[in-house]
Amino acid sequence: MNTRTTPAVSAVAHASAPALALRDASLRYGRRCLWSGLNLQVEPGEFLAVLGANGSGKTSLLRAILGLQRLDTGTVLVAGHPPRRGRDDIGYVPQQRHVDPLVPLRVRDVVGQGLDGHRWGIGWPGPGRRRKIEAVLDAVGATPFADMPIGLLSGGEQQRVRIAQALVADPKLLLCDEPLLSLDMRSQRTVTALVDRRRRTSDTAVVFVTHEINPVLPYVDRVLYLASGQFRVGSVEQVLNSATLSELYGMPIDVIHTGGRIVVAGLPETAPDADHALAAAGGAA
Ligand SMILES: Nc1ncnc2c1ncn2[C@@H]1O[C@H](COP(=O)(O)OP(=O)(O)OP(=O)(O)O)[C@@H](O)[C@H]1O
Repeated sequence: MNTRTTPAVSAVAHASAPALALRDASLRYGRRCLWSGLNLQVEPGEFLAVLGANGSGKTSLLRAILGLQRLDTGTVLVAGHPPRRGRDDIGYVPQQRHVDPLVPLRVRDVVGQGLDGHRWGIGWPGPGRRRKIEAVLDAVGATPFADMPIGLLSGGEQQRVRIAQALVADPKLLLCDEPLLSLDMRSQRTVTALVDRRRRTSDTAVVFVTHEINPVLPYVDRVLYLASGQFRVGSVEQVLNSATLSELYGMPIDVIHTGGRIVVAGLPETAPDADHALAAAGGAA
């Protein structure tokens, strides 16, 4: 029997592949273990919130998923493929940077970079390209300022443009690195609703790094919590409770669910000591 996988079979297999699969993944910087034994599968349309103190390895996890950071052990597959620069499977909203008001790029050019930013220069104009850009500008409500220089927009408007850039190539997986940082509550709601709409309409899986769970609470399917070189994955109730967080941090943490919000008291400001991380035998799901 011929056991080789034909291209057609392989395409079917990838069509039904999880949006993201991490197998036995670990990452160390020198002696410090950020996380190890990480097994995680994110399905199409799922919303995963990633939480943890400063320095716990959230951005490093996104960089590993993007293929920008080599894992020490394990594998990462995005829609059935190893991540690679130039693939359209992943949309990425990086942490906010200040954009100089003098930067001459128009909003529509910034969004267009999501289609061809990995190639040199701005792509050739064409009706297909233009249509995609117009559609995503409309979806995020950025059409009125599409011809303005990006640096003249407010923080919330810039964030919507970054999301448009990440979505324009129709990714299977959307990675967002603290997209709510320094946004007011109205902009937070706009940004989270945008992301939620896309995963509902297009089955885009979402990995959403945030320090604040409450703005995304209505949308979250599961939480990945990183701390002390360990992790927990599960529903909001399974992970965000006093017993689980106290165990993760090795100190008493109070988690109070009140009025549809979650209040966490006693968290350290930065990731706990690396020696604790080294001693940890890995996370538990
Ligand atoms: N290339 C690198 N080499 C060595 N250490 C690194 C490297 N990149 C990150 N680190 C360290 O790894 C730790 C995790 O960094 P990372 O940016 O992933 O954390 P984070 O959870 O995203 O933090 P924050 O919430 O502050 O954004 C930090 O202590 C950081 O200094």
